[in-house]
This record gives sequence, C-alpha cells and structure tokens, in this order.
Amino acid sequence: MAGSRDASSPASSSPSLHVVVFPWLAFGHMIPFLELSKRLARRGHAVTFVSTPRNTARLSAVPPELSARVRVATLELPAVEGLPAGAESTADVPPEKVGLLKAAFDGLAAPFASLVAAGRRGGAGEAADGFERKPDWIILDFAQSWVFPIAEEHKIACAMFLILPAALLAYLGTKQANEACPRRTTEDYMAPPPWVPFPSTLTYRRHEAEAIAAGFRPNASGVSDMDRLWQLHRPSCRLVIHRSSPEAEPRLFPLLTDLFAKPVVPAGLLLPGDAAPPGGGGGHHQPLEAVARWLDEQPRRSVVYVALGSEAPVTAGDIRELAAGLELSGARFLWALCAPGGEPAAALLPGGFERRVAGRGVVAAGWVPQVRVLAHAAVGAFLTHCGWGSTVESLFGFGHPLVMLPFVADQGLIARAMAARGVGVEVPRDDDGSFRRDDVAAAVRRVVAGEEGEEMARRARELREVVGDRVRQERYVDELLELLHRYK
Ligand SMILES: C[C@@H]1O[C@H](OP(=O)(O)OP(=O)(O)OC[C@H]2O[C@@H](n3ccc(=O)[nH]c3=O)[C@H](O)[C@@H]2O)[C@H](O)[C@H](O)[C@H]1O
Repeated sequence: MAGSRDASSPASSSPSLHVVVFPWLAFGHMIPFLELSKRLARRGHAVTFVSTPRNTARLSAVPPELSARVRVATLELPAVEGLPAGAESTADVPPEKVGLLKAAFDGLAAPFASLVAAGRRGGAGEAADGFERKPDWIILDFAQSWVFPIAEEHKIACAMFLILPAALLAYLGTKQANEACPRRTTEDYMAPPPWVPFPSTLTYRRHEAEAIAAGFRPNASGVSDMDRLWQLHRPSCRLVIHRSSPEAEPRLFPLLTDLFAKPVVPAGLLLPGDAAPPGGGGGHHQPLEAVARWLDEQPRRSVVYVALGSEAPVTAGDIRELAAGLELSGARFLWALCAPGGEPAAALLPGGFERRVAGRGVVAAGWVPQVRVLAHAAVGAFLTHCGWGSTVESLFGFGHPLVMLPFVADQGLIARAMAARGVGVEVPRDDDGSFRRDDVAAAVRRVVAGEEGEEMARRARELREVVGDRVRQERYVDELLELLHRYK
C-alpha cells in the first residue's frame, strides 16, 4: 500500500482534521480501517495509517486520487520468542500463537510514542519521523491499551473503532456489568446477557462460548482481550465507533450509548467498491485471472463461494469434512482455501477430491481477492465463517445468501442474527464444534436449491437494497465526521 509522505491541502474548505488510524494486526481489521481511511481522505482530511512494513505491503493500494492525503507510517515489530520470524498478522501465525503477536504488538508502544512526540515538535523536522502536524484524533482498535497514556500526555482525542458488529459489544457488556453479573460457567457464556432488556439472538453454542470465555482470561501477552477492550471506559476514549449501521443492527446503538455512558456510533458498513483494486491480501495473492476464467464459464448465480476468513481456527479435520460435504452436495463451488499454519492446501484435501469434483468445483489455494469474486455474476451463495467483514461484503454488499460455519469471536452471533433474518442456514455443530459432511451437504442444498433457497436469495437481495444502500451508508461517515469535529 503506497501513501504520500505529506498531506496536501484538503479539498474542502472546512477545517481539515489529521486523523491517525491504527488497526490491530489482522486483515479482518486492517481492511475496514483502510476503508474508513479512504472515506476520511475523500472528504478532505489527512490520514496517517499506522501498521507494520509487511502488512502495509500486502494491503490493497490507496487509490491514486487519495494518495496525497493518506500517509503510511510503518513501525517495526520487535522480535518475541516463539513468534515465527516475519509474522506480522494473525494470518501469519496459528491461532495458538496470536497471544505472542499481541505481545510483539505491545512492543510498539515506544516507537508509537516517538512518532507522536516527533510530530509534536513539528517544524521542518524530518516528516518521516513524525507527523506533519499534531494529530487531532487517534482512531485505534481494541488491542492498543497502551496508546491511551500516550494520547493523554499529548492531549490527543481517541476513538475506539470496532470493526466487529455492535452485537458483540452488547453481548460483552461493560466492565462494571460483568463485575456485577460475572459469567462463571460455559452455560453462562451461552446465554443472552442480562443487560440487554429485549429479546435477542445474542447466544452462543458451547464451542463458541468456550472461545469467548478465553477472551476474559490473560493470554500469552499477559493481558486479556477484555482488559484491552475495556480501556474504552477511559475518559480519553471519547467515542466508540462500529463498522455497522442501525439498519444492519436495530436497537443496539442507543442501548450501547446508554450502557457505556458515551457515544457508541455507526461508521456505516464501509462497503468496498464493486471490484476491489488489485492488491495483496493475507498471504500469497491468488491472481483473479486464474479464477475468473472458470467463473466466466459458470451459469449465473450457480456457484457457492467458500472462504473462512484469515484467522479462523480451522483444523485439518474440518477441511477434510468440509471438502466431503461440498462433494456430497453436488453444488458448483469455488473454495479459497487458506490452510491453517500455511500447510499446502492439496495435502489437506481427501485423496482424489479435486479429480472427482473437476468441472464443478475449484480450490484456489491461498488468498483470493474476495470482493471481486463476490461481485462476479456466477456467484450465488457464500459458505462462510461469518466473519463480520465477509458478512458485510457478501450479504449487504452483494446480496448473497449464506451457508454459515461460525468458529470464534462474533461469528456465532452473526450466524444467529442472519438465520433470524432468513438469509442463511447454519451447519449443525457438536459441543466440540465438529460438524459432519452430510450436514454441510444438506445446508448447501437448502441454500442453493428449491423454494427455501429462492426465498433466502430474495431476502438477501432485499437486505442489500435496504441495508446496503450506499448513499445512506456514506452519510454515516459524514455524521461521524461531525462528531470528530465536535469532540476533538
Ligand atoms: C472483524 C473480525 O475479523 C476477523 O477476521 P477474519 O479474517 O476471520 O474475517 P473477516 O472479518 O471476514 O475479514 C476477512 C477479510 O479478508 C478478505 N479476504 C479473505 C480471504 C481471502 O481469500 N481473500 C480476501 O480478500 C475478505 O474480503 C475480508 O475483507 C474474524 O473473522 C472476526 O470474526 C471478525 O468479526
């Protein structure tokens, strides 16, 4: 991702802001943070996007017309024992090592403080060492608990941008509410929280609840994810922003603003363009050409696109069972197979699988430009882990019905919410999260065939029209900017 070394004068006459945008080291986070950056820059504001060298190199390029306002500041991750060399995102490490990546991330506190301090000295100093001018805002992710003291020292306003659905923050609740009503058993984590005063689908299956409970306990970084997230209670965190909208998640924004006693506001869905610019991704980039030719030959809306995000804890057994289910389903499919731990994908597939599905099924090993695949006329459904980014892109961006295979974090909440909206079918799971090929095949058939499938597709297209209305979504960014001007 290229960016300029200095921000030119903004296009609009209103006082422009300088906003530092700093995502957690995960593509499901960096991609929406970059989408927000583009929108702020398009409205005449200066953006400094902060990440690490390998991550910024793998992100899609900033459109040329915005490169004068989006500046990239890269910070070198410190080495941490046990973290693979060169690992800079959750896509580069197995799930059990993400805690070490957080420990390395915490090592960016000092270089980030230097970046801010250099900017504070201002003047003709070497721009590369700091910001051209003091930031008005730092928009950070859930993980940077150490940014707040730096921002407070330099009197810079902070906002926490959660690229997760508001449903997750409603489920997690405030620090105070959790201390008053502690969740102690797996069953406690499976139930809707008592502080949501209306019926909701905020429930987890047993395997999901166990993963959520782990977020309340310290990980290899020594800090729990919840203690990082609950830094949003600090007064210097003036806003909480969600990549979402009231149309996508009714009733939650007023509830959260009340629960957290500060504005919890939508940034809108930040829908990517119809055909994302060519660019990297979480790993080795699969050129679309190899995939597009096959898609071009398929009937309209006949293909199930299969992808499980950049960090889902998918096991080799899951991949074999999913492959067998896709084979049994008889459906056409394109599978972007990001193998766990970087193992070669072919080694994980059942013997003879690709030969038996030849003609109707393709496995694209590695990263594909997902938005461009979802935009293809041949794609008619999405088998997904229900990561919020993928859900927003596929359902609200392109109106595809969903076959849902959630794993961790917010994914189970998203799956229940989308099933309740009648736009997808969840694959049944055992208590340990395992699933069966017959259930995968049955869920795929329900979504891609018959009256039920047609009704789901109709509802999905209706959601794209109503919730994915791009004009309305862009207005949320305008409303957010009004708040950034007001609260800075
Ligand atoms: C917010 C949080 O992000 C996490 O990230 P994860 O990468 O798993 O999934 P997405 O949010 O779908 O993000 C994945 C992003 O990677 C892109 N992509 C993925 C695979 C590929 O082959 N090519 C691509 O371009 C995709 O288009 C999307 O933008 C967790 O899910 C979590 O549940 C979710 O709520």
